[in-house]
Amino acid sequence: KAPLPPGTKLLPGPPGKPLLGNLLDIPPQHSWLKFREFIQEYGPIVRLSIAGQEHVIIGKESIANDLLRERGTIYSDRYDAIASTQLLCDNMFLLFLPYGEQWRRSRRFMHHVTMSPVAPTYKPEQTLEAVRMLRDILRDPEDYQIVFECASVGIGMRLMYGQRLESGRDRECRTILGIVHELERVASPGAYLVDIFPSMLRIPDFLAPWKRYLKAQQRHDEAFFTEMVERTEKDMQAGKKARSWARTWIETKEKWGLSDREAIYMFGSVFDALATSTSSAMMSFVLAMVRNPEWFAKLQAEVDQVVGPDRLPNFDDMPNLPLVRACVKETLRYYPVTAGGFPHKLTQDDVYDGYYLKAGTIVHPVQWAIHRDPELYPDPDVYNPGRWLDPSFPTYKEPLTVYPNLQNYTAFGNGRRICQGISIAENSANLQVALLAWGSDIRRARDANGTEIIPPVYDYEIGFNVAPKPFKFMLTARSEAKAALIEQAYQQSLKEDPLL
Ligand code: HEM
Repeated sequence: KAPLPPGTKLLPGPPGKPLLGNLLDIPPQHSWLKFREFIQEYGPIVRLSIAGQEHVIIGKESIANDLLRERGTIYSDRYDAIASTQLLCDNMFLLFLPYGEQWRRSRRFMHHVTMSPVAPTYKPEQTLEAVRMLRDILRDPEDYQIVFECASVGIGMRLMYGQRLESGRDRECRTILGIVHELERVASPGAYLVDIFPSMLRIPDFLAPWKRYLKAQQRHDEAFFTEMVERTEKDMQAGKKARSWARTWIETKEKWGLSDREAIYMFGSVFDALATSTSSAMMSFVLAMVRNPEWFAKLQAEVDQVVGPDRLPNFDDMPNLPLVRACVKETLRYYPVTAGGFPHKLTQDDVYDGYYLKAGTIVHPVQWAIHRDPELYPDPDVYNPGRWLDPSFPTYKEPLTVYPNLQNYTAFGNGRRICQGISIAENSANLQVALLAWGSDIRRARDANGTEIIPPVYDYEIGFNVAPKPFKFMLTARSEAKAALIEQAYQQSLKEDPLL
């Protein structure tokens, strides 16, 4: 082993075994729970070595920002997990692209269509989908997962391709969700040995069914992403007027320097990024309300007071609904969607606080741990939206017409690769939460003996973009009058829908 540069030391971390390092210390599922334990034991920045690969896990927001944001020139690369980045995505997936030209070109286009001055112009589309969500969940609360997925995927199809999703059971919705879940499975640590032993890539295809499978899946995904852009093109040729990001790209291709394939994959990757993220956050919100009914009662009281009984809440109400925004933010703190954090790769040797970090180190801003740092979040294991609204907490910020909000929030990553959908996700989640509080009662279900069922605090799906496993609760309209207003708003939204 090369000696450390003079005056530097290695980060603390659990001792490893010969060759395997810490491989066996890390559970294949929900690794962030273990990472938090390491951080509690060794401090806010911890070194792990997994089969010769250096990893650093971070459990403090200020450290994540010092490295990933302030030293962004060297902390913005991604690592090459062979099964997912190379074989399943053919090195084309935006979220996994190396910090280089193709990433820069894609990011520039995405900035143009998602940056904060443009994001508010999507409110009409987000309102249509949010009203439909409320109407559908009241009709079929047991179908809540499909209903939230329909809202997320529905917004994605509108914004990206100018297409309307009829139902959460439609082919487009199930296909994109299938693609996301398969990507999560393939990218999970330990799913494919080739990620640990890269020389396996040299095994010829005819001897490696796993390689043939991943390549076939890649062709399937690319065909779907291509079909979606072709649909936009056909609509344009047929004289349809609907705006969309694909249309913007088609009309101004020469400005962006993206090849057709790069653009198709860019849209496909973003479709992937938005298909499950907001819906996972909404499922976590309902779980938090079922577990903490006192907060749902306070939320209803705020919305009732600001909006009154005679109309549905809308975006103009948001400055007056700080608790709605606080519940969204607290939900993403307590149940971060990307709980393990999206890893960045360091491209040059670096020294931080006297500690040596080697080029090639994979850096994990572990949201589960960062969001439970007791210095920034006292009583971190308590779900308390009040921490964003009460001046005695370190997270309080005025004015409450603006804060809390999700801009630059660690739930969306850090630095140059920070999520480009923050404003879009923020608007969707805020409005959906306000509508649920205004129009529905969410209560605990009861078992056969009449005892309330309290779902477990953390029984989540596997993957890196995680939602709670199905849980039981009751959801009903708050009154017949409100149910009628919601149906009316829905019928009106059908009349106003530019895609109908
Ligand atoms: C609650 C909803 C969402 C959450 C929690 C979330 C979270 C994240 C996280 C943690 C990252 C990685 C950041 C990093 O590497 O530091 C990311 C990247 C990204 N997200 Fe989101 N996201 C959400 C919604 C969306 C939406 C609606 C869009 C669509 C516009 C979107 C588009 C992207 C893109 C394009 C990237 C890639 C960044 C890159 O690699 O350069 N996300 N998101």
